[in-house]
Amino acid sequence: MITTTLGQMAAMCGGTLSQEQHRELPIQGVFTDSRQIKQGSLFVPLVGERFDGHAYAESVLKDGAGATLWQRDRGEAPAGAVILVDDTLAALQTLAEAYLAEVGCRVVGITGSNGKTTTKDMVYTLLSTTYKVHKTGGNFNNHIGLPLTILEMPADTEIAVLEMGMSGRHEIERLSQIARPDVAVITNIGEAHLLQLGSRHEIARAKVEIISGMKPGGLLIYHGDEPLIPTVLGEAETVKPEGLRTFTFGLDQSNDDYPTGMMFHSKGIIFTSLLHPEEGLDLPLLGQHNVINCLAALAVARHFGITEENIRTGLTGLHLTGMRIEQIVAPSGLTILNDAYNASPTSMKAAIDALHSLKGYHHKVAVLGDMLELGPQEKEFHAEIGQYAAADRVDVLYTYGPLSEETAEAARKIRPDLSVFSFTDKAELIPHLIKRVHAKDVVLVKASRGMKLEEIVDALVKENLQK
Ligand SMILES: CC(=O)N[C@H]1[C@@H](OP(=O)(O)OP(=O)(O)OC[C@H]2O[C@@H](n3ccc(=O)[nH]c3=O)[C@H](O)[C@@H]2O)O[C@H](CO)[C@@H](O)[C@@H]1O[C@H](C)C(=O)N[C@@H](C)C(=O)N[C@H](CCC(=O)N[C@@H](CCC[C@@H](N)C(=O)O)C(=O)O)C(=O)O
Ligand SMILES: Nc1ncnc2c1ncn2[C@@H]1O[C@H](COP(=O)(O)OP(=O)(O)OP(=O)(O)O)[C@@H](O)[C@H]1O
Ligand SMILES: C[C@@H](N)C(=O)N[C@H](C)C(=O)O
Repeated sequence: MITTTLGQMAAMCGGTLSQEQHRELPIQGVFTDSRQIKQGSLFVPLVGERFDGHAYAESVLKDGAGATLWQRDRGEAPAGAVILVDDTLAALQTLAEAYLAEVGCRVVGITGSNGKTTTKDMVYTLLSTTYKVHKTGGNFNNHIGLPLTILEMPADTEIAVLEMGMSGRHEIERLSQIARPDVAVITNIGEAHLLQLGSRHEIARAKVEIISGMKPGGLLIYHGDEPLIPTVLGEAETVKPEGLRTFTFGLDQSNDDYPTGMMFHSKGIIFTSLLHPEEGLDLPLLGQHNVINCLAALAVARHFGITEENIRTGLTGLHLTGMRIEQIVAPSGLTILNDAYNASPTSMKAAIDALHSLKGYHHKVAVLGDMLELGPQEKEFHAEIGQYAAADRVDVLYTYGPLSEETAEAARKIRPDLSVFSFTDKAELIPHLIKRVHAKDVVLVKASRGMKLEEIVDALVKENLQK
């Protein structure tokens, strides 16, 4: 993590010391939450929706923080080690930019509607076989999370793998300018945050912003099955860095790399591809979508010269961030696919396909909750998922949430024989589900983050079921 003097930090973030006597004060690290004070670190008070961090600046100094930023329009700064700035968020981002330039590592930026975190974890695992790699923790992928990730980076980092998220235009543009990627990945264009962007074309424009800060001669690796990406790349307003190279991956054989064989097994998928035709690569993850994510990660790995042997070794040690089609076997023997982190139509269909690909279970049960932020077509999207699930892909369907009533209704319409149960109260859904499932069943649980379906996963794990 960043370790320097307060005077240096002031210069790096464009601020000025309130008192010269603190210039040589050693500072290690940065934090933004007084509820998680880091001793000897710089506190960055951010103005948020519920709180103004400036209210805590004086107390954190008393409680061991090394120093604090202070936004000039917030009244009189506290006494002590203070850097005065015009905008604390902008200063945080500028500080991160300066530290990244000082470390001088290479940067992989990853964006897309679905699969950023998954692909980031895959890229990290493969590159770590050979390099000292730093990656985004969890889902810290926005205008605050990305700078914090950079500032946490060890000074001897060789490659930084940074996830870039957005829910509006020009957010990824800013992140790309901070991170200056050498390599950028666009995993796919789905429907996430359609409410804010208005169309998939606008989502594609937002994702292609990742090239705006790329270094000259950089490599863009993108999902070639998605026509909107080359369309946006060809648009007049899309400014491309000098010497930009591109590489495509996907199912279609027009891509630079695509799967040439896939064998699904209970814990993952063994696959070959055009560029990896030797004996199959064993991906310890469920879902064809994860093979596609892996093709992107393999392209990054090859770019940095990771050997085939290290790729194989790396994949065996792959661990994903939780709640991404995470396979759990409960003490009762019940298998649960915990895909409860988030949901949009593309990822919902991918999860249903993953459930459908499994063999050897008594019943395939899907517990599907509302998909949020989809805009005016949200009901149609939920009905589409009901039709998709009911078309011979699941044996039992539970839905949770008001929008998911559309999912249930659409499923019943095309499959009157299918067992479909819809709820708007988890306290009613959970006992009904527990009574219904059998230890030899497999249950998929998926919805948007706001539905908190991990509560259903937790209940299923705890319960002793009928054998
Ligand atoms: C600003 C901030 O960091 N807020 C965090 C804070 O929220 P809280 O509601 O408590 O406070 P405020 O935001 O109002 O507070 C302002 C600051 O004051 C600090 N503070 C508050 C109280 C106190 O007693 N002492 C204090 O010092 C406070 O820390 C603030 O700095 O706490 C929450 C609980 O820990 C945090 O969740 C909240 O963090 C917000 C959500 C945040 O953005 N955190 C980033 C580090 C981050 O990357 N979080 C990711 C989620 C990113 C995400 O959603 N990405 C989207 C795409 C990007 C969308 C973009 N437009 C956006 O708006 O984010 C995606 O789809 O992936 C994560 O947590 O996973
Ligand atoms: N290529 C893909 N196509 C469709 N769905 C995918 C793909 N990759 C991952 N998913 C699914 O999307 C969901 C989110 O996965 P992940 O967290 O990796 O994506 P993300 O882009 O980081 O999400 P977020 O925008 O919240 O950061 C999970 O349900 C996962 O199974
Ligand atoms: C939580 C955020 N990363 C996200 O994915 N939001 C959408 C709406 C979801 O939770 O599905």
